[in-house]
Amino acid sequence: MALSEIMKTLAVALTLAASLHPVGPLGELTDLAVKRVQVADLVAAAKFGTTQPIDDPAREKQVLDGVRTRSAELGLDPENAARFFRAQIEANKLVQRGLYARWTEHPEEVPQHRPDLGTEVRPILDRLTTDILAELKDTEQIRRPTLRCEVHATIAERSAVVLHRLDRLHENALSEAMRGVCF
Ligand SMILES: C=C(O[C@@H]1C=C(C(=O)O)C=C[C@H]1O)C(=O)O
Repeated sequence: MALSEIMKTLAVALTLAASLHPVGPLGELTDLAVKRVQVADLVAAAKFGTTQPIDDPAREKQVLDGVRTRSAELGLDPENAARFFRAQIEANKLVQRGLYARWTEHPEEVPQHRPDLGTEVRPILDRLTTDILAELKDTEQIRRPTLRCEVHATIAERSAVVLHRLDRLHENALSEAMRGVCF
């Protein structure tokens, strides 16, 4: 069996044992990345059928500037934190694009309710930013670019996919989001 297969099997077994959270020291951070790609469904629902584009560079700059400022206050490397959030943003847009394609092809799947981006959806993302920054701080030591970190990242990611029953779109987005976790 290939190493990746063994790790997937191990992740599934550990998830069943833990049952609640993705496994290991990167479990919480991975959980937050999952939440962020799931909120992308609300973002897409807020924008689809309106003139609001998927890409909003001004909002991205606002998110990343905030991350740099607050990570410096926390004693995190600002550029590293910004790089992690850049991946979160790309993952979010990947889900939005996937849902747009799905909903264009199957209009009956378009959500009935259109949440308000500014007052309902972005505040959720802002709260996640705070939680993710705190978790980046808590996991600073484990997130060095080592094999140990890569193994923990794989285990947490695979267990999150099982635990949250992610479809292929959100699984791919999570993988994008976790790309640079071991800095
Ligand atoms: C989530 C949004 O869509 C995109 C993704 C962003 C993000 O992940 O933070 C920010 C701006 C947009 O480019 C949004 O418009 O708020």
